[in-house]
Amino acid sequence: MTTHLRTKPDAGEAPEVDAREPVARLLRDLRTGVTGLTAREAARRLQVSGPNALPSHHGATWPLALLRQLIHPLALLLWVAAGLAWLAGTTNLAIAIVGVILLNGLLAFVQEQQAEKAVEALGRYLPDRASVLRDGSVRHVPATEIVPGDVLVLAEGDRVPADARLVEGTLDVDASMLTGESAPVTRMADVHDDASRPLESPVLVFSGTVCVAGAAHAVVHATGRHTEIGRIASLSARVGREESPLERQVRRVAWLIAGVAVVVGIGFLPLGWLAGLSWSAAFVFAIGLLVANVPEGLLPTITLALAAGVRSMAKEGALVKRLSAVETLGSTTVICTDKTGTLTRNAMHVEEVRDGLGEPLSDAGVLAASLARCSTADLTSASGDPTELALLGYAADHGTAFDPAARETTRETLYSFDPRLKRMSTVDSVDGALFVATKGAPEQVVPRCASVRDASGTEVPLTTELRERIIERVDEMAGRALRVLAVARREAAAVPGSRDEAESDLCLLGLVGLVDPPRPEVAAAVANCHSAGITVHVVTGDNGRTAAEIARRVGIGADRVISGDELAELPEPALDEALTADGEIVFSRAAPEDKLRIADALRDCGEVVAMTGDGVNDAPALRRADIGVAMGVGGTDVAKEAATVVLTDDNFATIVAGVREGRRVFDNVRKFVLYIFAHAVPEVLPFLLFAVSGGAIPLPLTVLQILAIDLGTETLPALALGREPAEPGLMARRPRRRSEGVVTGRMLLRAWGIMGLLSGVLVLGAYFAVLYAAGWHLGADVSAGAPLHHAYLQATTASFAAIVFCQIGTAFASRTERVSLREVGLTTNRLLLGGIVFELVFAAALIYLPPLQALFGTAALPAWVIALMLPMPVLVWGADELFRWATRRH
Ligand SMILES: Nc1ncnc2c1ncn2[C@@H]1O[C@H](COP(=O)(O)OP(=O)(O)OP(=O)(O)O)[C@@H](O)[C@H]1O
Repeated sequence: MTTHLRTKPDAGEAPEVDAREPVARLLRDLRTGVTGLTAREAARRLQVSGPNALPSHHGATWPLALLRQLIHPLALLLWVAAGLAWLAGTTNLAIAIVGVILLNGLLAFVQEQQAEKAVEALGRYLPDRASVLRDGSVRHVPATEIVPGDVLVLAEGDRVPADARLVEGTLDVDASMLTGESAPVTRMADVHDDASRPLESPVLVFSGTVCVAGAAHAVVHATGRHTEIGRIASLSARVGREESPLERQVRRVAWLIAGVAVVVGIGFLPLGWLAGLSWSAAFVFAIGLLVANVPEGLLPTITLALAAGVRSMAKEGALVKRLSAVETLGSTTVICTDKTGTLTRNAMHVEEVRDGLGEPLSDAGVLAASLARCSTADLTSASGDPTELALLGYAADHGTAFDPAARETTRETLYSFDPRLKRMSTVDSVDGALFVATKGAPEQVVPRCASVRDASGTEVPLTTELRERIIERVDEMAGRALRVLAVARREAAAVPGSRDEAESDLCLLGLVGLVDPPRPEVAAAVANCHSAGITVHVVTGDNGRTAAEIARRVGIGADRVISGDELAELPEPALDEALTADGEIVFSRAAPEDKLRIADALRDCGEVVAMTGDGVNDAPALRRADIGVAMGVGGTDVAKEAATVVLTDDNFATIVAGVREGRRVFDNVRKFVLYIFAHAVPEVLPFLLFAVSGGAIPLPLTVLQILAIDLGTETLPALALGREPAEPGLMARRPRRRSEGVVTGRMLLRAWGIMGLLSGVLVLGAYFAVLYAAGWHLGADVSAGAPLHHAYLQATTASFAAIVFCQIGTAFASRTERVSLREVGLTTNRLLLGGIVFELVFAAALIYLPPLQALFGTAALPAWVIALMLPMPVLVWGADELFRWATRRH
């Protein structure tokens, strides 16, 4: 179908209709009816109107993105260096520096594109779906397949997928993304429309806005780029990507290093001159030093590592909407989780039913009928709330099953399930009489009952003694991890005027206990959290005992249970104290606002909070938490929109997998920063030696050779370190502190103090070995034409090759932060092995191919020199391995 559309690019004209004309006329103009289109007609219209998607701007901006990589501040610094080199008459160097800039820019560009693609690809994992009437019944179709004339079925929590006119029902809509107005507005089908602008029309809803309450049917009049948001989208440019804290930190580090490079470069000028170089030669070296030490490749490498993290998290089932969330997730210290569906399977069934007195139920008929009516789920298509599906299943097994359409024809009023009130009710006319059916949390329903139905079917007054008996029974059932609902009903003389009136004077029919077994993988995930120093609190709407029992079964402490009522009474300091004390808390009978309060308090206590949620009312808490985690399957669009992470399987274990992945990515960034830092010492040391010796020791490394290292040998292994598998013990460490930076003292000690210094010594060792073997002595002339000149070329080449060999050792050592290389395995990072092979081939080409020899001032090395260098990787790696071993023992 898509191919067909591509061949008809201009087929997307919307039918000319006035969406605000009377409904009957609008339906006629759109050639549809209140029951919507047939599937065949919808497919036909899709070909004409095109997919209901906004045009993407992709592709048009890439030259700009590329340009950005060539003119960012660090690149500008290099441009200045190239300009200076050119002014100084060293065109070769100037060209080489421009080469560095271009290659780095290109590499950074490719990496950024990869990163963007990774984030964009997430859209494909999470296709927007919408409910429409097709062939007269409700279908869930991809939002892109909606066409003008479709009738949308909108409910609380849905995102409106196209511009539409209400034909039935009432909605509260959050239109802030179109109007900027954050208070929800009411839209209803039968109302006079005298608004001056379409956006203010009380009968229209627009694509991209969100239903926060109510339910309605609406006929679509515009899709895709013909919608209001489509018009706005084509006007506004793409929003830029926000920089993550990690990237910001590394940018600062990069600038610091660049600053040091400039200072060292400038400092070398007088030193070089004092050592006997001409000003221009000293100048060239100064520029070389500068170029060598500007870490221009660092930032894009980090972006790519984060993007790779996004990808692998998506594979685990956690869709991360911002790159920066990858690292935040890794530093999570507290997870506040829902119970139903996240810790449990959300596959409920009725385990036990008691009558109103708490005794085994003898006749299920009346209770089953009330359950069947007091529901909005649909058993045949298995759509709706899992609790209700389980209850409907029970009702059907006991003789009452309704087709949803038939159920609604007898329904007078629906008071839908309210997570604050924890109950729902319906008023139905049954055989000429009116009945209120209520079901919900026993604490909510029982106080609204005046009588109770006993085993013989007689209604007896609900005495205090009976109430106590029922409470005891509920407690006992909850203690067995059952989710308990009370069911009640009453006959009414007239349709009640309010919810309060409807839900009073009820007769308690019975208690239903549902089982929702824990997910099998959760216990291991919780154990993982505990070893990783992460606290898990449960925030649930369910009963405290049920929740605590489920929590314990999966290994969550449940050291304290705080109910919604208790929480409301708890002053802030006491809440802070409870949250900072050791142990894990079950917040039971919690309202969505409680989540916000808990998230706030935890953040104020300095914790990094991941908070799960699925409902419309959870959105503020999801935004407030460091990481809002929405349920991809059971969650509303509003929750998914507010969250930073969407779980495709609603599973607690997936959050923990995300934390692990976040930690791994952060670790890997540290690994390549360490690797890149380590080579600075062997590059700078030769220059110092030259300067300090007053020129008596000829310069051991040329500027072009430094560039070859920066460009040719360093990049691929650094990239490969970004893909390193997780280090053993990753989830046995405490979470990283919020204030802890990427660069640590320990890292600098390893980079400069151990591996850098040792590499420097080895490199100079190789250099002098070649010089002395050729008969050099201090102060001997090695300039072009002198007998020792070839030996000098070989010696600088030896320095270059020694740096490459030492880098191999550094790369292997950088792979782990604490454990030994043996534990992670020598060959577990194939990319790194590939990178090293490339590094060696590149270095060999430079050393042995005559044209490159001429360009880089290298000379072929005899076999004994190579043999001398072979142990170097092992020495460098070994020194660091010893250091790690010593700190481990410590
Ligand atoms: N469809 C429903 N009709 C009536 N009462 C319900 C319904 N669903 C849940 N309840 C009652 O409301 C309580 C809270 O349910 P809610 O869905 O808010 O939280 P939950 O699913 O138990 O927990 P979590 O917040 O961990 O997902 C339940 O314990 C139950 O007593």
